[in-house]
Amino acid sequence: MINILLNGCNGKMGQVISDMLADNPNIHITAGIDTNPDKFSNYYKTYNDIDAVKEKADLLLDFSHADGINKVTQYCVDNGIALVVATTGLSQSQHEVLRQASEKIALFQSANMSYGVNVTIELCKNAAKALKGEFDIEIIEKHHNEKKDAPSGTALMIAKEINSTMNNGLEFIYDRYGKGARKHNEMGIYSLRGGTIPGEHLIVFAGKDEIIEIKHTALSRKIFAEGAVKAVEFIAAKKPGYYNMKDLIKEMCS
Ligand SMILES: NC(=O)c1ccc[n+]([C@@H]2O[C@H](COP(=O)([O-])OP(=O)(O)OC[C@H]3O[C@@H](n4cnc5c(N)ncnc54)[C@H](O)[C@@H]3O)[C@@H](O)[C@H]2O)c1
Ligand SMILES: O=C(O)C1=N[C@H](C(=O)O)CCC1
Repeated sequence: MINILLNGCNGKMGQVISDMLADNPNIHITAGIDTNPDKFSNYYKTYNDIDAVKEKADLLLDFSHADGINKVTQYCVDNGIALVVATTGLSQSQHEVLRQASEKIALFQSANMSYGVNVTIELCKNAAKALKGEFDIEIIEKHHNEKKDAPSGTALMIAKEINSTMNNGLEFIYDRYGKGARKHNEMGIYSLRGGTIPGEHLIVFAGKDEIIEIKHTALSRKIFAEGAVKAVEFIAAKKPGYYNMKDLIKEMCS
């Protein structure tokens, strides 16, 4: 049995995870934490601050907000428990905090827990390699109107992975207003927010007289929750280190 704390338990993802784990025989939510603790009456005790948690756990799963990530990470290090970070919008220095923590605890981080998105990234990397810098690459992401961060963590992850196949020679552009004509070494990353869209990422490879498009559409949040549950199972017994979806997929396929 893996006992977990769920940070951000009263959010959209927190509630999908709670429903998914309600009858799970292998993973038990011992407590939840949310800055809005009374929004739902959960089947586990819910605290408004991690420092108030009394229950013991093996791991903390975080689907909350970047603001709280340093405190949560410190809690996991102090208590010697594993950490799964799904929250996006992290700064460079927060990523560094995670790196340092991973020397002491097992830490899994991914801006997108969906298997399909991670296959999409591989398709994009292969396309970028095959096109040898001759096509312009731009990303358009669409999400619901409550999303706090932009661009999405997934769009940034896709952009960085594509860039890694091109000697990191591309400069990311988030807003073209007033910037004049597109330069060859740019990659535009654009965000649309509206309605209840769970998530869409469109990667456009625009060449001379032809366009290739690779698109991933999330039709519900279940795909992220299923991936997060797999990440919890994957990392629970791991030794300290920094793990991501590539490690999980490698283990699944071996
Ligand atoms: N990695 C993935 O696959 C994936 C998938 C979906 C969402 N996300 C990310 O997960 C995060 C949550 O997404 P959501 O749609 O559930 O958002 P949401 O706004 O619906 O929920 C966030 C919850 O966290 C709570 N919260 C805010 N700050 C907190 C803090 N410091 N400590 C504890 N609780 C806090 C809020 O009260 C809210 O209930 C976002 O960063 C989102 O981008 C990642
Ligand atoms: O709904 C969200 O918020 C999502 N956030 C992640 C991101 O920023 O990439 C994953 C998709 C859904």
